[in-house]
Amino acid sequence: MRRRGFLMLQFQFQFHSCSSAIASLRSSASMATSSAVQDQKKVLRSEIRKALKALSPAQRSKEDFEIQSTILSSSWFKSSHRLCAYISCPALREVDTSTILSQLLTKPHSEHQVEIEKELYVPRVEDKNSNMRMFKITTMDDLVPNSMNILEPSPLDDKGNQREDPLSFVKFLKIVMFYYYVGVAFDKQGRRLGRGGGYYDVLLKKYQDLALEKKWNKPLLVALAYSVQIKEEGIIPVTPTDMPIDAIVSSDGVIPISLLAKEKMS
Ligand SMILES: Nc1nc2c(c(=O)[nH]1)N(C=O)[C@@H](CNc1ccc(C(=O)N[C@@H](CCC(=O)O)C(=O)O)cc1)CN2
Ligand SMILES: Nc1ncnc2c1ncn2[C@@H]1O[C@H](COP(=O)(O)OP(=O)(O)OP(=O)(O)O)[C@@H](O)[C@H]1O
Repeated sequence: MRRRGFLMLQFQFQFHSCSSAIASLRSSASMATSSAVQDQKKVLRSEIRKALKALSPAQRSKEDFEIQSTILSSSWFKSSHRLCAYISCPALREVDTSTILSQLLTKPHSEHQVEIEKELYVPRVEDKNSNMRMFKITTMDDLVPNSMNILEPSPLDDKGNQREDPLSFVKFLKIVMFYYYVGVAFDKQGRRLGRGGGYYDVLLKKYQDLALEKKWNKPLLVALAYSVQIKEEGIIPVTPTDMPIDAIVSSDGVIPISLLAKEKMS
């Protein structure tokens, strides 16, 4: 998977080192290819949206329950101190994360306490240029609905202090973290189709560059998927900026994809 991304980037590099005439010819060919890929992505997004709408409520809750139970009972979840997760949006038919979130936000000393107290970071869209940040929250009251009716944290907490942002928080990055990752479709080779905003791809690229420079651990990128969102190989179109996932959790269990996931999750 990593090799695929690397080779594609390498190809782009060779491409830009050509003479300007050839480069400009190739550049228009590349734009045509990339717009064809964007069109293919749109077609697949709308196909999956239909399949998700067709899922019966009973099937959806069965898969929601199984996915969350798999995560909550796993050793890799129990031993991780810091996590990023999405706040599921029912209207978008996203795999429910409410049970995981309520466990993560349960205060210590209660009888439902998770084994290790964990820190939870959730996304907030900053602007229309694909910029998104993760902010630490400690209670669901930290969340407010945005213009798309997705719950997200306000940048300041109730005392007016800036919330913790993992990208500017060194301690956080030194510890392996799990990213519960939203997407429209996934495959068992690690390809992921997002909603088309580029938010996750941009954030994860920023993180990856920083982690490489500072020799920080790479987080495990774990996608939560209904069965209809897992496609066979060759269906999901990808571009060089698409960040591959490490693992999928579906109602059938965990599918570790990358070496890192095989080490940590098998
Ligand atoms: N729960 C959740 N939180 C999230 C995301 C997400 O996908 N789910 N995001 C992940 O990026 C960011 C918000 N970005 C979003 C981008 C598009 C849509 C959306 O409603 N898309 C419609 C299609 C709109 C169109 O094509 O015009 C859809 O998918 O049906 C929602 C969130 C940050 N927080
Ligand atoms: N690292 C990046 N730097 C700059 N632009 C990027 C980057 N990653 C993605 N983009 C741009 O964002 C736009 C949306 O990309 P794409 O359709 O792959 O989003 P997506 O993966 O579906 O969305 P998301 O990442 O939010 O789940 C494209 O124009 C793409 O070129």
